[in-house]
Order: sequence, then C-alpha cells, then structure tokens
Amino acid sequence: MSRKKAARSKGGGAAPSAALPPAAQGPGRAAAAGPRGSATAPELPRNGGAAAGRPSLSSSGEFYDLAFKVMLVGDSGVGKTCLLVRFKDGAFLAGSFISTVGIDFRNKVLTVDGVKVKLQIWDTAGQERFRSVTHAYYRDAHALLLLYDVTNKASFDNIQAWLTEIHEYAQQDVVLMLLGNKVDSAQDRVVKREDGEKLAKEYGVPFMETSAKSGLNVELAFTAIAKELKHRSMKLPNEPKFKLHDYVKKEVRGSGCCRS
Ligand SMILES: Nc1nc2c(ncn2[C@@H]2O[C@H](COP(=O)(O)OP(=O)(O)OP(=O)(O)O)[C@@H](O)[C@H]2O)c(=O)[nH]1
Ligand SMILES: [Mg+2]
Repeated sequence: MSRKKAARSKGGGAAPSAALPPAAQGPGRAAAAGPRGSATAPELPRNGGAAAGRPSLSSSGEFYDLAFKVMLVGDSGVGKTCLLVRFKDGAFLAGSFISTVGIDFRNKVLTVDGVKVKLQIWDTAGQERFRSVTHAYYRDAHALLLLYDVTNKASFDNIQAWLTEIHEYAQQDVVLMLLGNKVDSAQDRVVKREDGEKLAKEYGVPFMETSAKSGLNVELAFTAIAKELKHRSMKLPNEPKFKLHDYVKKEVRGSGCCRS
C-alpha cells in the first residue's frame, strides 16, 4: 500500500483541514452494500439532530434525543467489524475472517448523562479496492475510530497514511480516536502500547488499546465518542467543558488494561 505521510496541523494534531460540504450524497452510497443490513442509512444533521427537545424514534423502535454518525476505519483485518459486533451484540466473531465488502452500518442507542444518543456506526472495508466507496462517506461522519492491529506492524505503519486520508476527506471538526486492537493476543504483539501512545500524542488524538475478543475498552471507546459529541451539540450553561483526552486517560487508567 503506497500512501503519503500524513500532513500535520499547526498545533501538532491531526485535525483534518478540508472543509467539505455536509450531508452530501456520495456516489458510493448507492453502490455500497454489506452483509449486515442495507448501506443506505438516513442522513444525519451535522449538529447531531437535537430536535428542540423532542425525541425521535429509531428504526429499532428506540427513542433518542441526538444522533451521530461514527465511522470505523483502518487496514483490512484490524478488527473493525468485530469491534462493532462486540459493541452492538456483545459477541465475538471467531473463526474465518470475512472481509467487509464496501460499507455497512449498525445503530446503537446509548444513554449519556441522561441523554439518549443514537450512534449510527459505519463499518468500512479496509481493502484498498473499496477506498473510493469509503471516501464518499467521510464527509458526513461526526466521529472516526481509526484502528490498527497490535499484532500487525504494517497496520500501525499505515496509520499516518490513514490520517492523510482523513485530513483530505473528513470534516475539519471530526472527532477522532486511535485504537490499537487485539491486545488479547499478547504473544503475537509487535506494536508496543508506548508506540501507540507516542503516535497518538504526536497527532493530538486520544488513544486506547482494545480487544474485540475480550471486550476490553470497546464500550469505553464508543461511550467516549458519544460523550464528546453530546457535549459539543448540547452546551448547557454552567456545565464544565468536556475534555475527551482527559476522560479517556482517566477511564483507561481505571480499567486497569494497559499497565503491565
Ligand atoms: N485475537 C483477536 N482477534 C481479533 C480481534 N478482532 C478481530 N479479530 C480477528 O481478526 C480478523 C479480522 O477481523 P475483522 O473484524 O473482520 O477485520 P476488519 O477490520 O473488519 O477487516 P475488513 O472488513 O477487511 O476491513 C478476524 O479473524 C477476527 O476474528 C481481537 O480483538 N482479538
Ligand atoms: Mg470488516
């Protein structure tokens, strides 16, 4: 895979600078299809769809106050689909690896500080041949979870190239988090936690290690994103500013996952 190095923002972070039009219907939308549900999900407004205090009803019959679109990106095989299935169904897809074709999505409603937040989670195909399909979806994403596999060095080395892509196609204010997945495979680990932390710090993005197999930090990753998006869209007077980095650091430390 030949991709350019990521361009860094002035502040040292990886905030993408391309301001693209919101809610655009990309050509990939009609072409995309996945094994779990249709890939034509409803459009979500950029502010998360807070409808003046009126809750909406999701397709699964659940009420929600806010809705956001989250995209899972990263090399093929890093565990994006497994992470989503773990979060949505609490299960692990063991056995043979079925690579995602195009793009797929699942919805989940979380309660964040008493507010029902629907995450529409888009599971993209990591394979290079589907890249043009994925590009069309970036601009509508409110948040991106960028994954690498701690047992696969190439997937870690490609993170910079993924950041370049995000910089090019996603909204400037997209919420971004880096995840090092498959930490349950301790014996096969080739990317140290410190390397993940260092890279994330370099680009100014929150970071945690996860396991779709054991479930470690899976709920936390999505909850942290949901909290950040909720706080951004519902700024209540006198409410202290939510700091995603601090929240992630505190919760990861609390989970006891990452200190060996
Ligand atoms: N040990 C371990 N294996 C995992 C984990 N997550 C995923 N896997 C395995 O890794 C392989 C790839 O997982 P997927 O979730 O399908 O990978 P993907 O990122 O969706 O791949 P594409 O759809 O091709 O982009 C499968 O064989 C999974 O069982 C994990 O946390 N731990
Ligand atoms: Mg997949």
